[in-house]
Amino acid sequence: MEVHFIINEKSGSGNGRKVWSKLKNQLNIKFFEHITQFSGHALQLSKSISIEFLKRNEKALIVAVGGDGTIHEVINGIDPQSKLYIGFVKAGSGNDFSRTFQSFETANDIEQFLKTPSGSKMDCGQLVYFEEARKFVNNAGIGFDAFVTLKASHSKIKRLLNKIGLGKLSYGFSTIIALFTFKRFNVEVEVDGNLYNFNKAWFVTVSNQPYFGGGMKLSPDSKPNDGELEVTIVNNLTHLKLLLLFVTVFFGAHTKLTAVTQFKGKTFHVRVSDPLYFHTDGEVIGSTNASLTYQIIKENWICVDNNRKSTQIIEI
Ligand SMILES: Nc1ncnc2c1ncn2[C@@H]1O[C@H](COP(=O)(O)OP(=O)(O)OP(=O)(O)O)[C@@H](O)[C@H]1O
Repeated sequence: MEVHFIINEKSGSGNGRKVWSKLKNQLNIKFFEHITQFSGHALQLSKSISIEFLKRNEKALIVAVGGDGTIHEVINGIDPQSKLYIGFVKAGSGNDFSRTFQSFETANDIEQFLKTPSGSKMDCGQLVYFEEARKFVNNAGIGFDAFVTLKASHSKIKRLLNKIGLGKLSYGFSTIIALFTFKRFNVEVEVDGNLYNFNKAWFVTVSNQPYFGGGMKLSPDSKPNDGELEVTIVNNLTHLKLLLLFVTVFFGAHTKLTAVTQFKGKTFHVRVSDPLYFHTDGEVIGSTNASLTYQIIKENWICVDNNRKSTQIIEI
């Protein structure tokens, strides 16, 4: 089986380059190396590789080396009919994908996998907005979290911190700044046909797996192969309490707060009146007040089993 690595050397403030160089030196297999040259390149690469193998009617292994943004692009590029195996080597700053989905840690893991390839089909979320659709593997949402991500990626502090390998701290700075500039909003959330209204929301996030924002256990009950998504609405909290929520959320303790509402479902419609930033897997798409639809889809790609690791994923 052919093995194609798609590498984002810029992930994790340059950690991608280090991780790849170490892995590459240890690999004793034939492989193809594709280094991303620009944002969006991983999507183009996985698209062309998956179409090629669909034509050939052959399986292949694509390994994304990077962070959540890289795996997000790879999944969005893959032809929905493609039966490729998808693996991941974490090299980003947050790496939420690898906290739940299986991933490779060493060259040996990949070599062992190739001897007896196995894996599972996973749930994937899909956001539909205007006439567009975007898939997500971790989560997607609207409001404060997208606003912070956008502020962090545009901040001069991030560029400075990136240079010294501390890019992740920029989210802390941006969160504090965003707390004083972000306006809470009215939102209607429709969960499989049932309507709920919130009038001082901070954010609405739809999750396919528990982790969010680099290790925060926002949606503890989410499982990426149970055929359902979970929506979390954080509403009616003071600024100070929102900061405290970001502490409790690392342990999943926030779910007991009355300000946190969660629902399970297959289709959610989220409607806001004023334009707000929205994201999929932490990649900010833009700002909108159009209705957003989040739904569960199942595709043909197969998430690798790393036989060395005990699985945290439930079998159905
Ligand atoms: N050659 C490149 N130059 C600039 N940006 C790139 C390049 N290749 C990929 N990117 C972009 O880098 C961004 C960050 O990648 P990624 O999310 O994988 O790393 P990260 O942000 O460090 O990790 P995490 O999302 O897990 O915190 C993505 O939006 C991707 O589109």
